[in-house]
Amino acid sequence: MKEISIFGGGAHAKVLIDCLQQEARYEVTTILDDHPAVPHIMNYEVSKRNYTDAYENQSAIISITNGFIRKKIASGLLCDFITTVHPTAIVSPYVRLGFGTQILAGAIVNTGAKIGNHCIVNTGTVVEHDCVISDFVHLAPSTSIGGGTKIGACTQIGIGASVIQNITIGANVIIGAGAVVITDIPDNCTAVGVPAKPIKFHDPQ
Ligand SMILES: CC(=O)SCCNC(=O)CCNC(=O)[C@H](O)C(C)(C)COP(=O)(O)OP(=O)(O)OC[C@H]1O[C@@H](n2cnc3c(N)ncnc32)[C@H](O)[C@@H]1OP(=O)(O)O
Repeated sequence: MKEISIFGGGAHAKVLIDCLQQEARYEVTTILDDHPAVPHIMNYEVSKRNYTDAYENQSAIISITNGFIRKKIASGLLCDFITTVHPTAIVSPYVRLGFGTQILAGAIVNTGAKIGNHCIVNTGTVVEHDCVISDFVHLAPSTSIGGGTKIGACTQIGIGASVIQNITIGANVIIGAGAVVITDIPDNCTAVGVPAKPIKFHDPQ
């Protein structure tokens, strides 16, 4: 089995370790963090290392759920960022998955969907046919994304939120937990509620 490093020693690393072990294509050898909060995760030591060190040609995946931090780490590195798909996920063969992307337990990605690089499709989430999900997006657990919807880079869809079909959600957006999105949502905002409406705007990053 090929060896792999996980960048980021937070709680999401546990989920990734489990996913990678169950997929059984890679052996996790190291967990690296620039500021380790805990010494061990499961049976693995968390090593203090800068993300800017040279990791050329190493297989790796980033376990940090904030898309902007994933972007910052990924942009400085020449790793072989791998894609992982949990064996209980259902991914149509007519789907394009980018590198560094994680399709976690019980997720479903339907035909014609395009998922960018370094995305997290979290536990039990459904991405319907023909969606276009940009780089560094996080779809939190149990979200439902209707067919043909487009989601911009570094956006996070909160746990249990639903988005109807053919919606466009911008980049750098946070959709609140449990929201129901029935209209387009512009870039750089937080939107919550049923139906979801922007409640605050953020500086572009
Ligand atoms: C494996 C895992 O665990 S993955 C983690 C999944 N986690 C999530 O999905 C978390 C999603 N986050 C949320 O829903 C957050 O509440 C956010 C990001 C939408 C808002 O957080 P903040 O920016 O800190 O806003 P804040 O908490 O100050 O709330 C602002 C207002 O919005 C309301 N609000 C916040 N979240 C929601 C929500 N999900 N639905 C409806 N209203 C909400 C608050 O009640 C508050 O209203 P008020 O001004 O009338 O008092």
